[in-house]
Amino acid sequence: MKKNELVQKSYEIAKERYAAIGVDVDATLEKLQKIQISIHCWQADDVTGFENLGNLGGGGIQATGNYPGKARNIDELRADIEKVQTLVGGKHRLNLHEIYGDFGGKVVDRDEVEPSHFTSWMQWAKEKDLKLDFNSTSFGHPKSGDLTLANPDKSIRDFWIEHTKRCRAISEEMGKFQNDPCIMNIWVHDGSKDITVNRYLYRSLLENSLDQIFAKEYKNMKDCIESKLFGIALESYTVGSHDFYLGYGAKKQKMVTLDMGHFHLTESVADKISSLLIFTPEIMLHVSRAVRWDSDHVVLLNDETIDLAKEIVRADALDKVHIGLDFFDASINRIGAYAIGIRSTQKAFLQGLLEPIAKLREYEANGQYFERLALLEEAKGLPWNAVWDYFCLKNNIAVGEDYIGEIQQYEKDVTSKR
Ligand SMILES: C[C@H](O)[C@H](O)[C@@H](O)C(=O)CO
Ligand SMILES: [Mn+2]
Repeated sequence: MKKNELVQKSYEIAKERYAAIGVDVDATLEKLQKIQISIHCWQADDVTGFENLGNLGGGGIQATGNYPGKARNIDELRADIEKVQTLVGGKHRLNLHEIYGDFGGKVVDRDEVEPSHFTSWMQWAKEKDLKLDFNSTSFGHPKSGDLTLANPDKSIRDFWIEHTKRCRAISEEMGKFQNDPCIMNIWVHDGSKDITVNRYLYRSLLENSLDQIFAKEYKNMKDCIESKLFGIALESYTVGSHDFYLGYGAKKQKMVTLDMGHFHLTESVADKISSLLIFTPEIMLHVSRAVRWDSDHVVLLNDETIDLAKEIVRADALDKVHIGLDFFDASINRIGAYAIGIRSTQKAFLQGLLEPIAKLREYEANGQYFERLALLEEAKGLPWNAVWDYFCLKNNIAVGEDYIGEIQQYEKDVTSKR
């Protein structure tokens, strides 16, 4: 039997198996098709960007590895993203950082950036049926240091306030152009390598800077603020901690970004979804994989990703949670990294959507906790993978491991020649 026929047949069997426990697989596939993933541009080039200021590195993050073939310019990055689009089903978004502007070879400092530096991105994204999201960039600049928006030096603080205000204006233009809100994330690395005796001061400065940044209301962009446990070389204190942004987000009704690498390793990010949804309007996610620490490894179909997806589906919050990715592995084929991470995220959401939730909730309401636990356990082994294969087939993309060959071919034809 040919692979396609096998996929079709397995799907029909899986559908019946799921129907028996009250799950409508066709409806599930329709929902999965609509889930947009905001693909982070920075996996393609190890967070280098196209500024002509000379990237200084630092700023709390670091890509490790030197696998050949990284994107060296805008054309190469766009070509790589176009390749990624052929390896995943559904329509997605592209998440740009400010340092990826089309600066035309000129030196444009971060307090000078304008929407015009992103015009070509907007046009290209429209052609490729992608929506754009955006990020201000605090790292890798002579004025980055250890403190940006929380710097006691007013001139440094004002520089970064101006940068972030400009990024919001760019996001507004993107949102207007694409007729869909552009989600703009603010993550600043501000912190301290060793013990500080000024925790309160820095946090009050950050609050004041954010208030200035958010003073202007926009209609076509949405703000989100991302916390972190610690950054590289800033291990003892992070100004923008989770408590800080949670408080700020709840008070000012801003979205909080949950990066799966930014918490203690045993802390459940999945558990945060329902609490945040009660106190903040929406949520931004950075789906990532922390190996022992915030290592930004490629997302896999592991318990953390599955639990997160299930919690979002259980809260009926697919329209309130924006799913972005955040990993940068420079040690393997970068297009392959994207394909694994996006496909694994989609698989996790598929598993969430296929959960026999009505039956599970019935058991719970009746106090039938053995039955609830048994069904949760049995559901893990249901033929979700047959449904996944069918999703790929329907989307005309590689089924199962077939995408490995496609990436090898792209490497042979394109990235190995860089
Ligand atoms: C490059 C991104 O802005 C960055 O990864 C940020 O989102 C982060 O998670 C920093 O650790
Ligand atoms: Mn992140």
